[in-house]
Formats: sequence, C-alpha cells, structure tokens
Amino acid sequence: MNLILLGPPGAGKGTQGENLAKKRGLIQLSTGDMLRQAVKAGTPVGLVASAIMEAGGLVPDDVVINIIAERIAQPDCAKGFILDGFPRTLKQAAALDELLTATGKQLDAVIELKVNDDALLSRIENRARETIAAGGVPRADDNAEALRKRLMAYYRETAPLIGYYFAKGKLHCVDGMAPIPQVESQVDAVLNSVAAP
Ligand SMILES: Nc1ncnc2c1ncn2[C@@H]1O[C@H](COP(=O)(O)OP(=O)(O)O)[C@@H](O)[C@H]1O
Repeated sequence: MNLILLGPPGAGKGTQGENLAKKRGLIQLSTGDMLRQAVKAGTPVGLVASAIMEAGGLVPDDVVINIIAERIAQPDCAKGFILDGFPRTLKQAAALDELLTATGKQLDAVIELKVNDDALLSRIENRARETIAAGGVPRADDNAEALRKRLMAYYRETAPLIGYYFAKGKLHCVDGMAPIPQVESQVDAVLNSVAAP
C-alpha cells in the first residue's frame, strides 16, 4: 500500500507515519528527515537545503524529486511506503505521478490531516520545549518566525494538492485535532476502506 500524508506543519504527519510504518510494515519516507540528515552530513544536497529550511522556505523541487525517486526505487519500498512531507508542490505531485507510472506502482490513498491554524503554533512551540527538556537540540525551524513562513509556503504551494488529489478520487480527510489514538483509528478506518477486497 502506497500512501501520502498531507497537512500543514505540525499536523501530526510524522507521528501518524511512524505509527503506520510500525503497524503495517510500510516504509516511512519523510523528506524533512532526509533533508535534515543531508544537512547534518554536509552533503551537496544538505548545503543547498540548510539555509532554506532554517528560514522555513521550500527546497527546490528538483532536489526533493531526485531524493524521492532514488529512495522509492530501493527494494524495501516494494512492500509499500508512506510519503510524509512529499509532494509539497503541484510540480512535485506531477513528478510523483510520472514516477509511479514509470515504476508500475500506484497510489492507494492521500490522507489529509485537518488541524486548526491556531493549534499549529502551540504544537510547534511545545515540540521545541519538549526537545529541550529532554536534553536535545530543537529543530532550527521550530520557532514562531520560521513557522509563519512554513505556513505561508503550505497555503501557497501545498494546499492546492488537496484539490488535485480530490479530483483524482484519492483524498480522505481525517480530524487531526482529535487525540493521537483517535486520529490513528480514523486513519485505520480509511486504510481498511481502500484496502483491496
Ligand atoms: N517536499 C519538499 N519540498 C520542498 N522542501 C521540503 C520538502 N520536504 C521537506 N522540505 C523542507 O524541509 C523542511 C521541514 O520539513 P518537515 O520535516 O516535513 O516539517 P514540517 O512538516 O513540520 O514543516 C520544510 O520546511 C522544507 O524547507
């Protein structure tokens, strides 16, 4: 089963993706995590991405499309994958369509996590606080200013994908404001409904 998790920053895509990966044996592909690893490792992609990510902007389409194309071609992805943070633009969505067609794969569902804008800022601030309390270093983009930029990028570039996937008959909405276990069961219900009979 191949899925996309769609939603604004802080909607819970990472949490739900991790859970689905564990429960359903799918591979979680988070472009944010991949890019953060590239930044840490100082690879050429990391060098391009670092300042853009820190400011809350979007990394160029070609860069992320290449990362995903390479990763999806790996044998472990044959058992199914969850895209978390990709596609984020219509160009990325079109590239994904081509990629899936070329590799004989299909998209089973797009799950939109719906969350109130007001909740996002406090979720992101909490995430930064909890990381610090646990002795870690918070993400460079988990602050109010970068979040506003990320939200702007979301509404300008990513939100049109909701219509794109609705028109393709792939879109399923889930209430991302519910407690985590309830979001999980809503996601489960969606996946059971799209699973091959
Ligand atoms: N598909 C993508 N296209 C462009 N930039 C991306 C993409 N995925 C991740 N990024 C970059 O990585 C940052 C962090 O992404 P992510 O971890 O998904 O965070 P969040 O969903 O909390 O905003 C984004 O703000 C962006 O700069």
